[in-house]
Amino acid sequence: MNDLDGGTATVRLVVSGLGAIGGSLLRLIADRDHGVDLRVVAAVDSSGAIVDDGGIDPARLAAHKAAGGRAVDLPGVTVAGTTVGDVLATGVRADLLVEAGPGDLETGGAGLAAVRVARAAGIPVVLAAKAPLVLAWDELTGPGPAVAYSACTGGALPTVTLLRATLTSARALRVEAALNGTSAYVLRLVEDGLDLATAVERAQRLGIAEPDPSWDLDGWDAACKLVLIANATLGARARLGDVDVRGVSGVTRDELLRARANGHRIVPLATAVPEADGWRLAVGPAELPDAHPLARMDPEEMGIVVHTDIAGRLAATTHEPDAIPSAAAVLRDILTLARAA
Ligand SMILES: NC(=O)C1=CN([C@@H]2O[C@H](COP(=O)(O)OP(=O)(O)OC[C@H]3O[C@@H](n4cnc5c(N)ncnc54)[C@H](O)[C@@H]3O)[C@@H](O)[C@H]2O)C=CC1
Ligand SMILES: N[C@@H](CC=O)C(=O)O
Repeated sequence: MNDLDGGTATVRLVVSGLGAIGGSLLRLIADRDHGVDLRVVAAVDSSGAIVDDGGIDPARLAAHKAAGGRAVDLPGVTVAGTTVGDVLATGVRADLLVEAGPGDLETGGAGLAAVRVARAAGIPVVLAAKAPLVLAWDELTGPGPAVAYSACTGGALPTVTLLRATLTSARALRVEAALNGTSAYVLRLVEDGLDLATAVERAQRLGIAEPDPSWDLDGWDAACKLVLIANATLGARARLGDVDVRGVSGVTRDELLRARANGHRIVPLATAVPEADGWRLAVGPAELPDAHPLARMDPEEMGIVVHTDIAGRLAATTHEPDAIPSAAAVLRDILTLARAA
């Protein structure tokens, strides 16, 4: 990293996963000057891997993907197998892997394999995919090339930054967060009278739903984020199995309206509460009074509230009507690693 090509630092990126996040990231790379030459030298989607040591035009690749194209059909690039391992085997010079493919919570799948092969080659990683980190927390936060994961802990919502800063002096008495944008959005559309399937389709169109939206609705996406936040900031060593997980699919419009009539709102809530021997972690729909910061949010917002012993109650929200803010979190990690190198 930080090759100096004619005075500008160059970061050679391998981007794995070219959907809502990968595509948005490519557009963000193309659209503005970051003070660093972010050069996409390889990209991987479900069709395979493509390589161009001189750099693949990110705007062209993003447009090709947005038009429904497969990476391997992009004219002028070399097709190099199907995995990040295949990419690196070509000898292409790479400084950083962005992993934005689908997750696999059983095995880690292609995402975890990609992260491992990159780190074994000395290459740092920026994750959008949560599964690799949830399954291999100790490994990926241990010795070796850096693994950055802002987008895995609530999109652009700076959950980890807020908690780390606050908990430098204070103790957390309770953390509450709406960490899954899709569930929050879907509940609000159902409250407005839409059926669940149509509401989910709308979330998919925005690009905020998981590749498999049952991950959102059944609570697994929020549970992954909660595990990562607890491990990163609360000194927990949690795994997914430690979280009491309930989804939102069973919440009916009647229940949503009844809560409204009582001056409440049903919110997909993630909580971390200290116990004698660690943290109790839970995810599920909860009824909050209208005055609560997480009940006041727009349908497209996510948020976090931390109640502390000496620093009062802190709250932050983020408005994420599409995948761009999460891609911006990925970009934030890329630039942070580039500037630190
Ligand atoms: N959409 C969002 O708002 C956010 C998504 N994420 C995470 O980012 C990841 C990607 O999400 P989206 O872009 O929404 O999904 P998506 O479904 O829009 O895109 C997934 C991409 O991965 C590619 N892919 C499939 N199998 C692959 C493989 N074996 N190797 C490499 N690429 C492969 C697909 O071709 C597609 O380009 C997921 O792990 C998700 O949890 C994280 C934060 C926010
Ligand atoms: N599917 C997630 C987006 C990625 O983290 C959500 O709806 O919040």
